[in-house]
Amino acid sequence: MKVGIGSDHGGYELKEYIKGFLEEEGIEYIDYGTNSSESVDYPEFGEKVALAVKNGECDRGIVICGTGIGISISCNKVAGIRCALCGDTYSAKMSVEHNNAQVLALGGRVVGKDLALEIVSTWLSARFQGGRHERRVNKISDIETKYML
Ligand SMILES: O=C[C@H](O)[C@H](O)[C@H](O)COP(=O)(O)O
Repeated sequence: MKVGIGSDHGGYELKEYIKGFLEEEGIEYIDYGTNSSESVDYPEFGEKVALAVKNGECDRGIVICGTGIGISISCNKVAGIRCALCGDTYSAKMSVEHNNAQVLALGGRVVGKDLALEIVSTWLSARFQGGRHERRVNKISDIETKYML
């Protein structure tokens, strides 16, 4: 599995920490920035990661900003992308099993490093269950199509 990872300055430190974890686990990743704690705008990095997942360059994405809110909203603007902001392992697991989320968002100023790694690890191990959930995820896609500009 190849993971695309990106953050703004508020998520930079946690991004670097998660990269260390991915390396230890032997999980391939592409870092889409940002590359320092200097102030930047999160939509740019959310879009980069979401596009990488959409075009198949990466299988999954992890995005981080201060709260995880702005960058998750940004990712969810890319048609076909389901980005879930998670602050606990149960939600992280369900976001894949039930919602088939291909992108995980974290709040670098919200979750501690240990919890963040548990969330990432749980999320990466989770698999979409299909069945009734597929019908519901398809209905999300229908909404997307319905309101396409
Ligand atoms: O949802 C947005 C994110 O939390 C940003 O990381 C945050 O708004 C950045 O704030 P500041 O420019 O004050 O560091």
